[in-house]
This record gives sequence, structure tokens and C-alpha cells, in this order.
Amino acid sequence: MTRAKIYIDGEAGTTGLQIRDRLAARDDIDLLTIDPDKRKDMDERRRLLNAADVAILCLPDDAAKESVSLIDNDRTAVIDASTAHRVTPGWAYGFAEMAKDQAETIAGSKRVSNPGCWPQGLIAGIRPLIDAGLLPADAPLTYNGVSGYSGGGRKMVEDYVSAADPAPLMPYGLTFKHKHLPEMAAYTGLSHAPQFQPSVGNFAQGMLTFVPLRLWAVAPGLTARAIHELLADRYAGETFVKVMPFEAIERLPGLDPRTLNGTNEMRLFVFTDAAGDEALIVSLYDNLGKGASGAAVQNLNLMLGRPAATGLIPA
Ligand SMILES: NC(=O)C1=CN([C@@H]2O[C@H](COP(=O)(O)OP(=O)(O)OC[C@H]3O[C@@H](n4cnc5c(N)ncnc54)[C@H](OP(=O)(O)O)[C@@H]3O)[C@@H](O)[C@H]2O)C=CC1
Ligand SMILES: CC(=O)N[C@@H](CCC(=O)OP(=O)(O)O)C(=O)O
Repeated sequence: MTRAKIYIDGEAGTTGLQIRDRLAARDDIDLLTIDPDKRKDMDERRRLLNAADVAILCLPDDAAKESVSLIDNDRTAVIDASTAHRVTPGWAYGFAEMAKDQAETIAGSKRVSNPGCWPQGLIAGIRPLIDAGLLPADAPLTYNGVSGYSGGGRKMVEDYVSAADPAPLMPYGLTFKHKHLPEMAAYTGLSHAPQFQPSVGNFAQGMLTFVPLRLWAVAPGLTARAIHELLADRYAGETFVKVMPFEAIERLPGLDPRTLNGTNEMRLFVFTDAAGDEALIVSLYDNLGKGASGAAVQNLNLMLGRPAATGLIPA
């Protein structure tokens, strides 16, 4: 097998380090690395970007756009982990399980945008319902959740680690203008983004997201059990997205945001009330795994024509 040359631009950051860890032991890849003193040197980045078969960008948005502009050959493919290209025409959205043909679209693309961590839980739970016509596209949804502080990158990690007594839970996004709204609207099939209100917790890694559905109002006649059946059918056979047993239970002790840390797995749960006309879709995953670096490696595997799970842990 030909070894692929991979360059991670931003390899010293939170997402870049995690990708490097996942690729380091692979014998089908040569990692091109930058001298730490030159990691922001444009000429050296240009040289490595153009030497790579695939460049993985783990940079702030402006630096990611700059990296793309530095590529002057037709060969180098790009996976961008930043928000810069998530709804840009010509870029494939790198959530392979989003639609039945998405893995194939990613495999055939030279420009792939890794999804935001928050949108993935929403898209996984809602898109199949809209595609099947069970939920109207104009349903006025809300979406919320909690993420570990590594989701905020190096600066947020440093703030949490150095604080004497960080708040256990810090709600944010309170003006409802989060940077992930455009991709939420673009890939769920909703005619407008949900009202989204995230929180960050005093733990490093892992996330839990929630889509409450008042079925009697948004889709009369639709039951939580029917939602569960549809999701279970939709994701049957997927390696990384699993639908857990249907639950009508007051609390589920295993619902800890850190459960899947280090893996590339996402678990979906559907909860309901006694009447079955209220539903809650919960997604559990690692913000640095399926939410970022794991998804990037999954996309890389698809683009290189390798088995999708190479170097990844399902759970
Ligand atoms: N953390 C997460 O859960 C997720 C993050 N992302 C996205 O991935 C990208 C990286 O995020 P994350 O790893 O968290 O961020 P970090 O801040 O941890 O890392 C970013 C890295 O990029 C470096 N960098 C900044 N500007 C340049 C430049 N001009 N040239 C070269 N290197 C540069 C930074 O160096 P320095 O610190 O010295 O400035 C840092 O090492 C972001 O766009 C983020 O939105 C995506 C999914 C999830
Ligand atoms: C806890 C926290 O701050 N999370 C980040 C999102 C992390 C992520 O996935 O976002 P990008 O890939 O779009 O950077 C936030 O809400 O902005």
C-alpha cells in the first residue's frame, strides 16, 4: 500500500494533537511535521501543505482560510477542522453518517469540512425524521447540551485548569447567535436553525446534547417509539453511530458525558413520558473524538480509500 503524506497544520493545538495521536502508529501514513519554531511561518507551511497528499487544518478560521489559499497544486486534499468552510459551496460536510451517500461524497472530495461538535448530535437525531417526513421542516425546535471545556480549545483549557473553583456548569450562547447555527440549518433539513443554548461543564472532555420534542404540538400523532424505531433502522449497521434501547425511565445513571471519551462513537437515546407524546433525543459522544479529531480521521480514511475504522475505536 502506498503511504500517504499527511500534514496537520496546527498540530500543537487541542484538535491537532488528538489527530496526531490517532495517526502516529499507522504504517500507511507518513506524518509531515513542522519545526516548532516555524509553526506559524507562512513559507514553511506553504511548503508542507503542498508536499502533503492530505492537509488537515486544526487552526482558527482565518488561518485555515490562509492555509487553503497557500495550496497551489491540484493534488493536495484538505480536511478543515475549523468553522471556515462548513457551508461553503464545493466543500463536502464531513459527517459521514449524515445521509446514506455522504461517506461516498466525502471519499470523492478534495475539500472536506469537519463538522462542528454541537451540530452532529442535532443532525444525527433530527435529519432522519425530516427526511422521512415525520417531522415538518418548519418545526420550531430547541437544542441544548453540555460539553467538556476542551471544546473551547487551548485557551479555555488553560482557564479551567488554572481556576481555583470553576463553575460546575456555565451556560453560554445566551444571545442565540452561536457560530454553529448555519451548519445546523444547512444539514438538518430544517427550514431554520433551532434555538440553541449550550453549556460548558467543569470536566475536560465529552458531551451530551438534548433535543426536546413536544410531539403533540410539533407533529401530532408521532410517537417517541416511532422515532426510536426510525433512528434504529436508519443507523443499523453503522460502526460509529449506535441507537440505544428505547427508554421510559426517570434517570439513567450511565448517561455521563465522559462515557465515550477516546472513542469515535456516538450513542443516540430516545426518552418519553407515560403517554408517549413527549420525546427527548439525547446524543452522547466525545467532543474531541467523533466531535472533532475522530471524525477527521474517519474522513481521512474515506478520502484515502482505507477501511473507515482504521486507527479508530468504536467504543
Ligand atoms: N476543541 C474542539 O472540541 C474542537 C475544535 N474545532 C476547531 O478546530 C480548530 C482548532 O481548534 P482547537 O484545536 O480547539 O484550538 P487550539 O487553540 O487548541 O489550537 C489551535 C492551534 O493553531 C495554532 N495557530 C493559530 N494561528 C496559527 C497560524 N496562523 N499558523 C499556524 N498555527 C496557528 C495555535 O497556536 P497558538 O496557540 O500559539 O496561537 C494552536 O496551536 C478551530 O477552528 C476550532 O474551531 C473543531 C471541533 C472541535
Ligand atoms: C465548549 C465550547 O466552547 N465549544 C465550542 C465548540 C467546539 C467545536 O466543535 O466547535 P468548532 O469546531 O466549530 O470550533 C463552542 O461552543 O464554540
